[in-house]
Amino acid sequence: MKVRSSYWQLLPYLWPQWPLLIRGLACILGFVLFTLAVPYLAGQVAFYLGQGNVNRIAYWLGLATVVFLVRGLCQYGQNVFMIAAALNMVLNLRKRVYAHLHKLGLDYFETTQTGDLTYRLTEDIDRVGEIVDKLSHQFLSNFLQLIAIPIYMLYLNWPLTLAGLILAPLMAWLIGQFGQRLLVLSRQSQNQVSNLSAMLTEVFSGIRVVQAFAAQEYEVKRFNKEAEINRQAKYRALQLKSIQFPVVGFLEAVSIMLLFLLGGWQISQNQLTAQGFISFLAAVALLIQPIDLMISNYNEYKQTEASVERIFELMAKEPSISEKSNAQAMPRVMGKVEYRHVDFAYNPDQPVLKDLCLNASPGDVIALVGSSGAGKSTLINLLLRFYDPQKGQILVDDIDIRDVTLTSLRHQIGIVPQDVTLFSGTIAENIGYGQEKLDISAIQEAAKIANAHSFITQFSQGYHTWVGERGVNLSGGQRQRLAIARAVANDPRILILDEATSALDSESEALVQEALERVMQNRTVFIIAHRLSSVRRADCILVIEQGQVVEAGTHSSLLSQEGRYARFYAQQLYTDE
Ligand SMILES: Nc1ncnc2c1ncn2[C@@H]1O[C@H](COP(=O)(O)OP(=O)(O)OP(=O)(O)O)[C@@H](O)[C@H]1O
Repeated sequence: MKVRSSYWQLLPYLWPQWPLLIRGLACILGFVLFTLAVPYLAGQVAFYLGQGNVNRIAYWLGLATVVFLVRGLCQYGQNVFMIAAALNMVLNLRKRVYAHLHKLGLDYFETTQTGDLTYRLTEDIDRVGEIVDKLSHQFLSNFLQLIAIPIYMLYLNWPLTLAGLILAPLMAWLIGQFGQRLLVLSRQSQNQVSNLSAMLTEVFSGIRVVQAFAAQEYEVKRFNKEAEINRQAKYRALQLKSIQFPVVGFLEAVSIMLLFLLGGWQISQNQLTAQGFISFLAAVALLIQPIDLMISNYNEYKQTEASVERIFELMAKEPSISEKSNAQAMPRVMGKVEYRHVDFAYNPDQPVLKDLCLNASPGDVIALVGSSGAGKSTLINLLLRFYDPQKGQILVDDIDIRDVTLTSLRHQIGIVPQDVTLFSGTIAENIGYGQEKLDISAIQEAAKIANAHSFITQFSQGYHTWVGERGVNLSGGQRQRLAIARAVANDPRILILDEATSALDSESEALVQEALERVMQNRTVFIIAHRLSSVRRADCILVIEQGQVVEAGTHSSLLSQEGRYARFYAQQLYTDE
């Protein structure tokens, strides 16, 4: 969805900073007022210089020193207060965007590149912070100076002022045109950098595949190509800025030459004194810096507009799964699960589950078997409410899962996924993942059930051993046992086992199997089964084909039916031999 670009969207994040903004504003006003005193002081010094009156010169220079000191203090104040306000705003924005992303469903993350999200949350938000800081102190202060100084100049000598400002509308128009073009180039450049970041995240997280396929050179070439496109996009923006400054600088020079011409004529006509002209020129000199800063601020403002758009594009995404306003926390369940005539499709024209019915009593072990793509994982995705069915209902302990809060539902369900993800942190933190305060005894208990306690305690730092990136290397079996411990750390009544397809050595396999047998006791268990051993002991085997339960029963009853399951079983036995 395209979001209308607007800095106004930042206001709700900026206004809570009003105490800092007011202090900053007071300092800006002070800075501008004391800046205005400078041309007046220059005029006085010039006057007494003409008379050679050293005492008066010293008096006015003394006053000027005080003015510069106070002006410097105000400048310091405007910087620190506005920087603090901008950084607080960035922090709020970053927290809100991150929390918002966590409200979005799995469907969003499955279609979005991680690197792109990371870039928006870091670089784009930082850019917005920088421009808000600049706009709040530099822009406001410069803007006030650009209003106040010409007013003072008009008071000093209006014909000279008009002559000096005659080219100002042309300059403003040119700056506006450059700004629009910069916005377009920045959009391209920011999207380009985001693509680069997305590509890097993908490559580094898949580095095993890259190396296994000896594809380093291929990846380097792909990177070089993207980096070159990135350079071109950046170069076009910088080239545009390089044209802008000489053009505007030339117009500034023409304006100043016009002043000299008119000033010289006024002096020749005795309408202006040399002291008056020096005072006027001091005011003009004060204008140059704010004009230049305003131009570069405006350029950055337009460039950063692309980042603001990219951030609020994320905030505009609606979660596909939402809680009802009156959703209650699900009480601790017994573990009864029922699917009632469930229809589901990821894409409207490709039905995945069709009129699916299923009943599991507390403590049942249900094995889901079927060919690849039959819909086994989808069935589980619906129980966790990663997606909602288009038709039908799913009930846990006779409560429709759409009537309860997502957190309370997901806390009732433990998962042992096929691929184990360990986060950077200690073993204890990984087992107790998501717990704000770790319950060490519960974590140890879970690790014992999962056959993980003994290998964990062999590490010199035990449960405090660091795992994840830059942590200790764990074997496939050890990782699986940690995953099993994590799944049962909350003691859930419902457990989902997505059996790992990759083979473990027989000792590891036995330890994992033993752990699984233990954690399955007194829980309702759904096994996405790949191994015959787990299928055989299931209370009910559901054979899923094209989104429907085509056979259901125990191992022996299904074998005697001599249907699809019997064929599937025979095929597996044959493959295993
Ligand atoms: N996020 C998704 N978006 C669109 N289609 C999807 C998505 N996930 C799965 N599918 C499709 O839904 C169908 C069922 O997939 P599902 O993963 O549930 O099958 P499965 O039985 O678990 O397969 P496998 O045993 O290979 O894991 C497949 O056709 C698959 O391509």
